[in-house]
Amino acid sequence: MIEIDALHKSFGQKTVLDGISLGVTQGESLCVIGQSGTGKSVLLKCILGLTRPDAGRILWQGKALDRTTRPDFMNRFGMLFQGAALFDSLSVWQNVAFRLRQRMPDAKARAIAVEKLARVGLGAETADLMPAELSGGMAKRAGLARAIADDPAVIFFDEPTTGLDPIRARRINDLIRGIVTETGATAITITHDMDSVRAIGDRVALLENGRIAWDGPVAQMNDAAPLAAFLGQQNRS
Ligand SMILES: Nc1ncnc2c1ncn2[C@@H]1O[C@H](COP(=O)(O)OP(=O)(O)OP(=O)(O)O)[C@@H](O)[C@H]1O
Repeated sequence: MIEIDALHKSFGQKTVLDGISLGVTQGESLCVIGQSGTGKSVLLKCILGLTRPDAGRILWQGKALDRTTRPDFMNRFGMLFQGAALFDSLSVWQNVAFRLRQRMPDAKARAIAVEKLARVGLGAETADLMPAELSGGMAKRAGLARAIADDPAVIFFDEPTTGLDPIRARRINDLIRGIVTETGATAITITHDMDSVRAIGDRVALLENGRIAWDGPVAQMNDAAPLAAFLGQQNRS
């Protein structure tokens, strides 16, 4: 469904992505892990069209993303940003319904927003609150409701548990897994959190020195030597 083909990206003398090839099939949940500064965000930005790669292609349903094919892709993805990134000046429901309001009346968009808020465990009374009135966990849930508001085919999760305590992190991971399973959406998660990988992922890819050092099923990651080294470093840090 999404294929990353020989992606290269350098900033000046620094090579960040050095020939990344990676695919994710329809309905699959892929987690991309790696040390800080290994290029996970750069990879995500290349997929989203926010950073232009020096070489390589990204294919969506078999077609390379370019000026003609990208708009369709942009309408089909949802994203949970690190820190939720809600618009401060919009109410919770207006945040959730941000895209919907561009193509339907407010009453209908609000009804869908309230339904999505319920799916992430937030009651209708949260719809008219402002983001500043939400706790960190509630803001993350509202961000998740926004990510799924338009029934996306692909959902990106950027460090979904950052800033949450372990109990809230586990709840968000379980919620994400439930939503990904029930919607059949393809999921790409960027994370440091191995609990997220275990909860959310079907597959995991380790980014190291600009390349994919290991790519395989989550169920096999405990036996993978490159991952053992990464996990050892994580435990020491
Ligand atoms: N616009 C830019 N200009 C110059 N260097 C950049 C730019 N964007 C990213 N980099 C560099 O690319 C490297 C990878 O950055 P990136 O943010 O993708 O890392 P990351 O794996 O997402 O890290 P973290 O887990 O800490 O978020 C870093 O060395 C960073 O300084």
